[in-house]
This record gives sequence, structure tokens and C-alpha cells, in this order.
Amino acid sequence: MTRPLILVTADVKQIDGYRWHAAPSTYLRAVVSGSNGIPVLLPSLGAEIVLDDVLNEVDGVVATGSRSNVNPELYGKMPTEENGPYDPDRDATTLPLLRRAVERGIPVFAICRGMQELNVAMGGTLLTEIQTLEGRKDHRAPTSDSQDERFRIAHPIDITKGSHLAEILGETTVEVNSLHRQALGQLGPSVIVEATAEDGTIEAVSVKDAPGYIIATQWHPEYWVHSDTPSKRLFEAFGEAATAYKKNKLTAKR
Ligand SMILES: N[C@@H](CCC(=O)NCCCC(=O)O)C(=O)O
Repeated sequence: MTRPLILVTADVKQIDGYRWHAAPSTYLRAVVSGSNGIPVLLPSLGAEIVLDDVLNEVDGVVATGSRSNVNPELYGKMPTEENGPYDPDRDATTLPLLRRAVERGIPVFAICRGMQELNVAMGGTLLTEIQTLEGRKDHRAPTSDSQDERFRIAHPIDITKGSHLAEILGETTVEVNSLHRQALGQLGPSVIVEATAEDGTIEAVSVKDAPGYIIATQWHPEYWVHSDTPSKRLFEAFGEAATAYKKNKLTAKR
């Protein structure tokens, strides 16, 4: 059996006078070496893409992080200049994608903005500029030109007892990096908490009674996949789920 095909979501960026659909290499390489998968980028072309046609061909979805924020109109709030930048083409692609992947039982690994998209796709809301909220810590990246410094391990998280994450990592607490100014607010009706930070910020979620593997993290395991055991284990577990999904699909076709 060939390796599982993993759909990776893309930002839309203006570079050199062109509109690019792009994802950081760290996610693509983590899929290859951490999940033993073949990454394929999904351009953020919204309704121009027939999602089911694409999802028929893949065995997993990675929803990447991004500095842009999900447009608040998508969860009943007003967009503002300060809340941006937004990426409307990405929103128009990833929210329906995640909803449909969850429904179809396709394994999903959603990271940072990806986790925020998952919650909004499932009917939840987001909090913004959480460092200004009473009792919350600053979860933003340190200001630095060094990516290693920006992605440095920043704080511990508590993993919910009996959760999928507890089963995957075999730990009750791990240390994670932190590069976000938004966080999950009200959870979508089927979204459940898998881990929290000391200040109550939701750090990982899954979807209750989902037919497939779903893990979403507010932190970035892709960055330290080669050197940090929990990061490595998360990509391995996702790869195992995608491989099992592919195997079942092939068996059902026979
Ligand atoms: N914009 C959201 C999403 C956070 C996220 O995905 N961060 C990745 C940023 C990577 C970088 O800064 O290089 C938020 O801020 O909460």
C-alpha cells in the first residue's frame, strides 16, 4: 500500500505581484517524516473546488496555522481593522472542508488557526487579543528574528483525563510552544476540550462522537516534530489514523 495522501490547507498571499496559495514547509515536512504521508496542498479556491471530489482521493487533512484570523462575521461578531489580517478565501475553503472531513470520518489534524477554524466550522466562537482579558496570560510569540526563538517551548498544558490526547501522549501534562492572540471562546456543540493552559485557555480539542480521528491543537507540534517527543507522537498518531483510513477505503472497494 502506498503512503496516505494528506490534504494540507493553504493561505492566500500576495508575493511578487502574484496571488500564491501557500503553506509553510514545516507542515509539509512534518507530514512526510512525522506521519509517513504524502502532502498535497489544497488551494483556497472556495466553492470553485468540489470538496467531495477532493476528499474522495485523500486519507487525512492537516489544517495549518497562520497569522491571519478567521473573519468574525463567520461566528456572529464584527470584523475590525485591528483584528485582521483576514484571509477570506482561506475561510471559504477550510471551514466547509473541515465540516465535511469530520462528517465523512476523514482523519483531521488541525493546528492553531486550524483549530480555531474547526471550532468555528462546528458552530463555535473565538476570543480575540486574549492577552488583554482578565486572568489570561500572553500567548503571543516572542518578538525575534529567530524562528527557533519564536517557536520555543513556552508553557505547560493540562491534558484532560480520559481524553484522546491523554491516550495518544500517555501524559497528564506536556510543555508546548505558543504563537497566538486568539483562542476558542464558546465551543461548537460537539467540540470537546482535550487540554487547557493554566490560565484556562483551551489548548486542544476533539469532536465528540466523530466517526474518524480528530485532534486539534492551539500549539505547533509541526515545528519540533524531529526533536520533541509529544510533537513527534502527535504526527505519528495522525499518520496511523490516515493509514488505517486508507486501508479501510481500499478494503471497501474490493
Ligand atoms: N491568527 C490566529 C492564529 C494563530 C496561528 O495559527 N498562529 C501561527 C502563527 C505563526 C507565526 O506567527 O509565524 C491567532 O493569532 O490566534
